[in-house]
Amino acid sequence: MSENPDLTNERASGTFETNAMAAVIYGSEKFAQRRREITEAISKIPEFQDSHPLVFMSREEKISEACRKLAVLSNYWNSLIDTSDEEEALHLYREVLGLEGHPLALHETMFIPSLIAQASDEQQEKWLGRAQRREIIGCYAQTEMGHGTNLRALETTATFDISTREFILNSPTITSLKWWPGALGKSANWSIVIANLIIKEHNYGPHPFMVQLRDEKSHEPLPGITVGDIGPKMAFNGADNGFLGFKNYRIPRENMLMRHSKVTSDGSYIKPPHAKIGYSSMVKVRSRMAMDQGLFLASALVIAVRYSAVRRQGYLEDKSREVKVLDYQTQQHRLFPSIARAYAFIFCGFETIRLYDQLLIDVQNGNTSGMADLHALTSGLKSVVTYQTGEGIEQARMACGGHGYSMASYISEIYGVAIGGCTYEGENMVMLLQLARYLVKSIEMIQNGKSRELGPMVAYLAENESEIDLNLGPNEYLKVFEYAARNQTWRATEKFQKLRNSGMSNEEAWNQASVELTRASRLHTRLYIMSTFINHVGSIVDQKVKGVLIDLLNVHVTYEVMDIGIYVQGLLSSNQMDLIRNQLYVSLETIRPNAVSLVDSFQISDMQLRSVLGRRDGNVYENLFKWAKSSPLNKTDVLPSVTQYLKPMMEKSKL
Ligand SMILES: CCCCC/C=C\C/C=C\C/C=C\C/C=C\C/C=C\C=C\C(=O)SCCNC(=O)CCNC(=O)[C@H](O)C(C)(C)COP(=O)(O)OP(=O)(O)OC[C@H]1O[C@@H](n2cnc3c(N)ncnc32)[C@H](O)[C@@H]1OP(=O)(O)O
Ligand SMILES: Cc1cc2nc3c(=O)[nH]c(=O)nc-3n(C[C@H](O)[C@H](O)[C@H](O)COP(=O)(O)OP(=O)(O)OC[C@H]3O[C@@H](n4cnc5c(N)ncnc54)[C@H](O)[C@@H]3O)c2cc1C
Repeated sequence: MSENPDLTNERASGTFETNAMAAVIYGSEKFAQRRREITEAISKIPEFQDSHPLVFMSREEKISEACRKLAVLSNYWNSLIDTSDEEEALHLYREVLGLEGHPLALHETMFIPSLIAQASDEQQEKWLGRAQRREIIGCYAQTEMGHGTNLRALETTATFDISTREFILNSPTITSLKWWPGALGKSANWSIVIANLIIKEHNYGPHPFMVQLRDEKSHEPLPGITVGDIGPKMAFNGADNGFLGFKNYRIPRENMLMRHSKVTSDGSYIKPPHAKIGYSSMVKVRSRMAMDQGLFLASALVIAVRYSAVRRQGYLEDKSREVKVLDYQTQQHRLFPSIARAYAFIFCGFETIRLYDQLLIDVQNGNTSGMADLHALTSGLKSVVTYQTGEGIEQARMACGGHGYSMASYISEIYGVAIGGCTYEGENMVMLLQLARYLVKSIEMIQNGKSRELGPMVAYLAENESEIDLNLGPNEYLKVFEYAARNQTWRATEKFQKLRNSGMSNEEAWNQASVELTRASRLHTRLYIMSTFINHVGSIVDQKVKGVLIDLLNVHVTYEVMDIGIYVQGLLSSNQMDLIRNQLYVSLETIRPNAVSLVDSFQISDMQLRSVLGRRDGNVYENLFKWAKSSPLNKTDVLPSVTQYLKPMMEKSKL
């Protein structure tokens, strides 16, 4: 069937090449091209297609379908991608397995990265190759039923037995059961387990251990291990998140991951070069999250924008034909700022992935000085990005009206998976408070006359306000954001200090200032996102692409400043606020002809999108009908439940 002419016209009105834009989004022409090649190659392999729509499958079927595809994938892995390239691997996974989770997701995202960052050379020799060849399947078991955020309260113990040179793992209580780890429930046969290291009754705190859970031949749990699935979740139901308990389960001394902390055979403990170095797997995932969440948001927007270009409802001036809903200003206001955010998040994602890769090298060379900065940055970024992604996806769903609520749109699934990110890798509020610690310390440095020692990301906290001329473009908006973040950070810090100076304990003062502190963290992070977006656009060479991204940037900066209006009341007059508001409306109109091309440029395939509404060809209605007819409820005209219950009930009512 040919393309819906409304979408054809939209594409014709685009002022730039989507391939050129994809090269900007994905960091290079080479990678953008590789993505297309991988997608094309996959489309020719019929076994990678869903055997029937995932939304009609039970959890068991989803997990089985994911395993089937993983087995097929193992035959093609080397021919489809450069296996040493993580981004290619991720693209392949997204295309073939989608976003509902699968038994190798944690193997790739946390198990292997933990071995790379935490295992000694000898340990890597023993396990890393096996993991990379997928001879074993691993997961990352840290969270417990009673403890997730507060790692220092974890209860699982690994007690060193000097006589046998083994660690004995125990889960002393019900609350100490590991709870939530992805792929633990049914798939993984090995795990990195975070447990308190106990030597001669001294607790050295949480450390990572390499633990075999299941027999490699029979896949049966090993004696001393209780393991299973935690049940259905809001989304992510293609993944078997699990529980795990230990009863006097022994592992060799060599199974504690010993790149940084070490236990010698006589039970001596060697400290790591940085107290939080064992947290690196979490930092790794957090550094990926702006990118991954940006892609979740992008997926929902591809669906909503394409659908809005084919959905006609109501009239503007011309009463002879209903308009595309994308022509309504309210629809544009609902969707276009999120397009800008999705672009911005992806640009930030590339930056934090690069920073993590550099930090990994530095740490391996003994330099841990960058850890605090990256921890603070990624803590704030994961929190803001996951929250705004959730908001943006929900707006995209509402922008699709009734059909958005149908699973045919697939937006609810994207939403469910994306908002999991507000919780995993550190609950958002808690992570905002981690960043706040860093901001408060920065203010204290300024107060102590050490402004010169501030890192580049917080140097603005020491600056004075300057006059704002909003006609000058994005950099002026950046100054507005700096003003807001600086003011709020000072206010929150001063509140905390005042409470503490009044005699309150440090902890209570912190708690009483914490809402204000999280607000400071959000503003600081939004400033980072804006400045990364501006810098990125500034570096683009292709003038057509750059022009459109400047338009998108204008949507971003005006929307963001309007959104934080309450924090800039002391800086901007109501006339200036009106001016910004009008600039936003003008920017929405300017971006309108490029809206479909901007979402096309994400180059997310129909296979990956799984959305009837978001189809590239825009043939929504006929496919919606086809999709509904394929519902298992439509296999028969009269359901057994009607025959068994409703008919007798109706018959009885007749008497
Ligand atoms: C590549 C292939 C991929 C394949 C997949 C493909 C497709 C699949 C499709 C979609 C999938 C999408 C996503 C992935 C799927 C699902 C989710 C996956 C996994 C989820 C995993 C998890 O959730 S693992 C568990 C995570 N848990 C947490 O994050 C716990 C949060 N808590 C903490 O981090 C800590 O407890 C804490 C930081 C809050 C406090 O720690 P504590 O030790 O108590 O610290 P203190 O309070 O004593 O001290 C704080 C000081 O320490 C500094 N600090 C803390 N952390 C760090 C750090 N990491 N680095 C440096 N410094 C750190 C902190 O700054 C304080 O310093 P000051 O004292 O100086 O202020
Ligand atoms: C989809 C998904 C996948 C997951 N995968 C894994 C995995 O593979 N491996 C793994 O180990 N774990 C995994 N987890 C667990 C996850 O990491 C934890 O759920 C997460 O870290 C939050 O911890 P919690 O559940 O203890 O929340 P809690 O800390 O109990 O949070 C509850 C509330 O308390 C508040 N709160 C807690 N502490 C503070 C504080 N100090 N100050 C202010 N407020 C506070 C929070 O803000 C929140 O509002 C996964 C979770 C999900 C949802």
